[in-house]
Amino acid sequence: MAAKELSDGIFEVQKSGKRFIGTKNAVPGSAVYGERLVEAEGDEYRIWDARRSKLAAMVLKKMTIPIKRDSHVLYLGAASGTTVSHVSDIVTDGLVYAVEFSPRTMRELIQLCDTRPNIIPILADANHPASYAHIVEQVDVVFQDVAQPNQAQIASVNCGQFLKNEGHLLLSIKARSIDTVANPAKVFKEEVKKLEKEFDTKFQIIKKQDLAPFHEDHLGLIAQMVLR
Ligand SMILES: C[S@@+](CC[C@H](N)C(=O)[O-])C[C@H]1O[C@@H](n2cnc3c(N)ncnc32)[C@H](O)[C@@H]1O
Repeated sequence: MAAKELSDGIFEVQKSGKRFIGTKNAVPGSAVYGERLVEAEGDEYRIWDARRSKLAAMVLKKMTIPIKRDSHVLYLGAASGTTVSHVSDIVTDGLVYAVEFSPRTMRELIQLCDTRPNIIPILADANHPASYAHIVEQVDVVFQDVAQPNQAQIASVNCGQFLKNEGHLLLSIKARSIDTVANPAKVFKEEVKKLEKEFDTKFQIIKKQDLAPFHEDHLGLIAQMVLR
């Protein structure tokens, strides 16, 4: 079995002639959400399911993920930590600030933090970044997966407050949360236009990719902050 590093901490693992993506398990022997653990060249990898993670879908859609080993990441819409746990594997010398507003899912996320000290759980509404400004420092990457009607605005205010100059935004845009009936392509175009022009925080779009078939009516977007 072989593992090839695609970008910092993200691996292509081959097993029984099949290829998977995965991250090196920071807590060997322990799965987080029932994912498969596989050994390759003396290390243990957690198989990363693109149907359960927009970030994994972005990797499989050949989007270059700008998260480095020492990145500080602000993750908005952490849920119980499925994807956060993989980001935690990647940022071995960094941190993940994981924001989630549902108390029920936050309880599961807090359990995950018992074994993964590089995750800082924050129970808060991502619409109000000032409410967690005393915890979060300037970050290299903002990742957002919140399924709200004002997704672009939430990304903009959080990047304006926490993202370093020239830092990266990784955004999953869910068309149906913005408009249930409009053509998703039209919704994506309008959201991207907002990010480029409408808010105080301005972005240069680096790559965008429809995340189907892993996630229908979702756009994955990578942008760099150029001005605030
Ligand atoms: C699609 S799920 C996220 C899945 C997660 N990113 C993963 O891959 O494991 C969206 C999450 O965002 C949370 N959420 C939605 N709006 C939010 C807000 N305004 N502030 C914080 N969390 C929010 C929801 O409670 C939900 O857990």
